[in-house]
Parts: sequence; C-alpha cells; structure tokens
Amino acid sequence: MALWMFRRGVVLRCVNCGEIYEPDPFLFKCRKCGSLLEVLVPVEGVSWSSFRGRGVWRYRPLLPVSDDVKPVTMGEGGTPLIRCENIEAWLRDRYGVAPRVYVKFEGANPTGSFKDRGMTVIASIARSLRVKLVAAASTGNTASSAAAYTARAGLKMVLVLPKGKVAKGKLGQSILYGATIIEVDGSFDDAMKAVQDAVEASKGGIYPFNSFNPWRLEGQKTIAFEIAEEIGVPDFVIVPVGNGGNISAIWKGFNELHKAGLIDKLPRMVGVQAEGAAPLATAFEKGLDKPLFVDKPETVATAIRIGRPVNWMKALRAVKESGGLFTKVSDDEILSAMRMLASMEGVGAEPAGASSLAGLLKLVEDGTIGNNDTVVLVATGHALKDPDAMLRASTKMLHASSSSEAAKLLLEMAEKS
Ligand SMILES: Cc1ncc(COP(=O)(O)O)c(C=O)c1O
Ligand SMILES: N[C@@H](CCOP(=O)(O)O)C(=O)O
Repeated sequence: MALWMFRRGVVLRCVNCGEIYEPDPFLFKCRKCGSLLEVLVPVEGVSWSSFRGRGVWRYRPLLPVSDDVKPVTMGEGGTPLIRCENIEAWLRDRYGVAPRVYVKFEGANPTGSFKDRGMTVIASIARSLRVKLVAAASTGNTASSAAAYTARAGLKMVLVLPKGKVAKGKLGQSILYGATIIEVDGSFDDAMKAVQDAVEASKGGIYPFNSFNPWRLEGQKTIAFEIAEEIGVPDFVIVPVGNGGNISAIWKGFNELHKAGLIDKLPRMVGVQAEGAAPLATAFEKGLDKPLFVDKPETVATAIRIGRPVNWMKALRAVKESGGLFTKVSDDEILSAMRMLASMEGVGAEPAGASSLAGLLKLVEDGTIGNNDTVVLVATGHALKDPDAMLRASTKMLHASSSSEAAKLLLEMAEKS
C-alpha cells in the first residue's frame, strides 16, 4: 500500500458504520456496509501560523498527503471573497433586513469552478501512484477540471458525459484539454453508474476522480479555511448542491478548524437545490433521513441536474449537524439571481453558482436569515461556462442599422441620463 503518500495519523472512516481503515487510495467504500468513506486528518499542533503561501496548498498541514507528494497545481484556491453591498442595500429596501453578504467566487479558479481545489489533490495522488487510466462522470465542471489536471499530470483521462446535457463552455474545455469523451445516452446519474461499475470491475485499473473518492474532497474543504481566515466564521454558508460532495467538504473544513481550536463556533450550512432536481431538499422538507431520488432531474442549472447524489449521507449530515437546512429554488429564480449577481455586483456565475443567491433571497423572505447575520454564498462556477444560460439571463439588445444611427442612440441616452 502507498502509505508513504499520506500524513502520519490519517485514516479512512465509514460515514455510516464508523469502521476505520488504513489510508488506502484505492478504497472508496466500506468493506462492511458498502457506504462511502471520509478521510480523518490529525489536527493536533496546527495553528494559523502553520499555513504558508496561498491557495489550496497553503493548508498543506491539514491536507492528508505527506510532504513527499509533489503537487500538480495551477495555483487553484485563494479565490476572492467579495462583499456585496449593492445586494445588501437592495435587501434592506425590499425586506427591511440587513444581513452582511459575501460571495466566495469559485469561478476565479484556473478552470472556472471549485472542482480545481479537489483535482489538485487527487491528481497529485494519482500521479504519485502512476495510475494508467483516470475516469470521471460529469455534468461538465468535474470533466473540465479533471481534464486539465490530468493533462498537467501527464495522465490519461476518460470522461463519461450525459449526451446533449453539458454546457458548451465545459464541453469545449474538456475537448481542448485533450480528454477522451464517452457521451452516454442518459442522465448524469447513468454516467456516474457507468464509472462506478467500471472502477469496481477494473480492480484498480481505472482511477476515479469523482467525489465518491474521498481523497478528492479533501482539497475542497479549503473553501472553509479561506473563509474563516479572511472574515472569521459566518452565520450561514449557502452552497448549491448536486452530488453533495462540496457542502460536506466545506462542513468538514470548518469542523477541522474547530477541532484544532482555530475557530470557536461553526456556521449553519444551507444546501440549495433546483426544484426539478431536489432529492435532498425534498427529503429534508419531509423530515426524512434518506433522499427521495429523482429519476428524470430537470433544471436550467445543468451542473446540479442530479437525481441520485452519491454523497447524500454526507450532505444530509452536514446540514443536520450544523443546524442548517435545505431549500429549493425554481429555474426562474435561478436565472434572476444570476442576472442580479452580475448586474448588481459584477460577479458572473453560472446558473448553479447563482442558485446560492436565489436561496438567500428565499431565506430572507421567510425570516430565516435576518439582521446582523453574516452570510457567505458559494458561487461555484463561472458564467462563461454556460453561454446559453448567459444569453437567456440577459436583457434585450437595441439595434442600429448604421454607425451614425448607433451614435445618435448613444447621444439620446446621454441626454436622458
Ligand atoms: C457549478 C457547480 N455548482 C454546484 C455543484 C454541486 O456540487 P456537489 O455535486 O458537490 O454538490 C456542481 C457540481 O457538482 C457544480 O459544477
Ligand atoms: N456537478 C458535478 C457532478 C459530479 O461531480 P462530483 O463532484 O460529484 O464528482 C460535475 O461537475 O460533473
């Protein structure tokens, strides 16, 4: 086993039965009950001054890989945490409520989404293992990120994508980075099943970069580290949820800081799902402790068009343990939030990314979030990922038949303003 790769004291634990395993980069499910695993990293002796440099690798003392592993990195992480004073003023005018609102803009990562945080860690592990073939199912962002990081690591990448359901920017990126692509007739959940089945049958011959691989999620917990280091612990962190990996990783990050004594409280985690793809939000609403899987998920937010989230247990636990909640938003609310974030704050997020703002509006309206609350919206992906959605979200254009007519229109506008 590749024990040299892992920090001393790191173990794997089953999220369901609690069984503990030695760190094994090829173990993705509990041998006893078949549930997913999580990585436990020792936090003793870690202080704020342990962290050096910037981005994901700044937090190396809390990452599970040993110092002998050479990172495959492009400077991912260290994304801007942007105060949204225009949205705050709008909320004050409209609802008489004044929370402090920040956006963690994950679109600023090298391939335009939070996935890069996970991929830098898992690509470093995979390169050290010299794996022969990497695979991932994707709604698009995992694909483009995995394709980029495997290209950089010199690894062979195969992506399984739901045919016709991946936003153009993401598909274009995946092609550009040189991955082999299998388009499957079916949904993301079908693509995911194909990867899980093939990984299991290959007995180590195919290495998965999806979030059922717990080592990948370790990179994503650095979102929590960056937020806490920059502004302390917010009252709410609002996260768009599809497969459920990211919200659980962020929650894990806050917990590690808490355990290390670096923060003295924890945030409430809010998961946002689209109405047409809400297996977790619906279960939460009904007080169930299992998801209500959706066979034909539908939403304009293609990144979270997922009916059978593999990390459902971790995601439900994150929300419940934190005293948080799930909420559902409609496609119209998502597109309107996308427009609002861009036109009021200059932050261009893809539909799934903007759904965190749509969630905030719901929770301000129903009184869950109020005065003096500090809220961080995780804007998970860049607007450029999905040009069709940008065009759907944008306002109508004026037309001029000549340059002189365009100049005339401009002058008329100047007179009126
Ligand atoms: C832009 C974007 N937002 C949100 C999500 C949902 O994250 P998770 O699947 O970890 O719940 C994804 C994909 O997973 C995504 O690509
Ligand atoms: N939205 C995701 C879905 C699958 O990704 P994973 O993070 O669960 O591996 C994507 O971008 O493909």
